[in-house]
Amino acid sequence: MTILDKIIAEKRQEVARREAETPAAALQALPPFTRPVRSARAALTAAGSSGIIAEFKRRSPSKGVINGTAEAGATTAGYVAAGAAVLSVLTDEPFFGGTPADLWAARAACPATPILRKDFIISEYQITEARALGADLILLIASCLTPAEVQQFSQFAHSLGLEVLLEVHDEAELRSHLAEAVDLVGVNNRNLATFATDVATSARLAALIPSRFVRVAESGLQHASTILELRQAGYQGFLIGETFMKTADPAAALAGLVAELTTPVSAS
Ligand SMILES: O=P(O)(O)OC[C@@H](O)[C@@H](O)c1c[nH]c2ccccc12
Repeated sequence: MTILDKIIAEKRQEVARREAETPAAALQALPPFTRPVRSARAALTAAGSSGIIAEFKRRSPSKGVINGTAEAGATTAGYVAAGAAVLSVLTDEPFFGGTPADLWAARAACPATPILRKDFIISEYQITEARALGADLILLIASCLTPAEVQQFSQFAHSLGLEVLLEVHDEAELRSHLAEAVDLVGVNNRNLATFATDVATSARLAALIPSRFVRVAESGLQHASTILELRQAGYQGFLIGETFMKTADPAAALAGLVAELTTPVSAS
């Protein structure tokens, strides 16, 4: 059993529990359910966008505790002030230490910035929940879903006004799971079954993703030089968590990266 299998088994129980506690109809009655959605596609493709999708991530199965003290509202507000185009908030508790309250706090602190609900989505209920928590887009992970589920969940997300980021980590997943209904395609450099991270994965898959999808490189990104290379390869979004969260001041780490991205390389 891989860690991903464990996460999904646990997630099925969690979703059943949550749905019994708070039925979908109750979620639909919450005020954020009808708030206007902010488009991540628009934010990442706008002229001058940093393209950075800055993630709030306390811990992970591969790294253990990354940041045990940061608060979601203050951290995400700092990210926006430092130039993040989009935010990502982990809401998985058992493996990543996130909570739905973190997403709620980020939404309250950052009303104008698109927010990705980062979780392992296996049911429509979680998509309704994402909308009710104030998210603007959801993640669908190819290695957790059938192609038919990607199709179904994308259509459901769109019916609620949400955008969809489909995550793949190799050519086979791209071939089997890419659906017209998704808005953004993310290439995860981290293999969720083995945790091995290889930034070359994004570079390799870039040309296989049609340009009508916004391309997002995910995981293991640390240096401005890598981002500039991936931009050349056709990426418009860069999902970064640990590089920021492992520092005492995640927003300052992001500001430093943005400064490097915008400083012309001196001709020496
Ligand atoms: O912290 P990193 O290496 O910058 O990675 C961020 C993000 O890509 C990673 O958290 C992630 C990508 N896809 C996921 C799916 C589930 C949980 C986590 C993830």
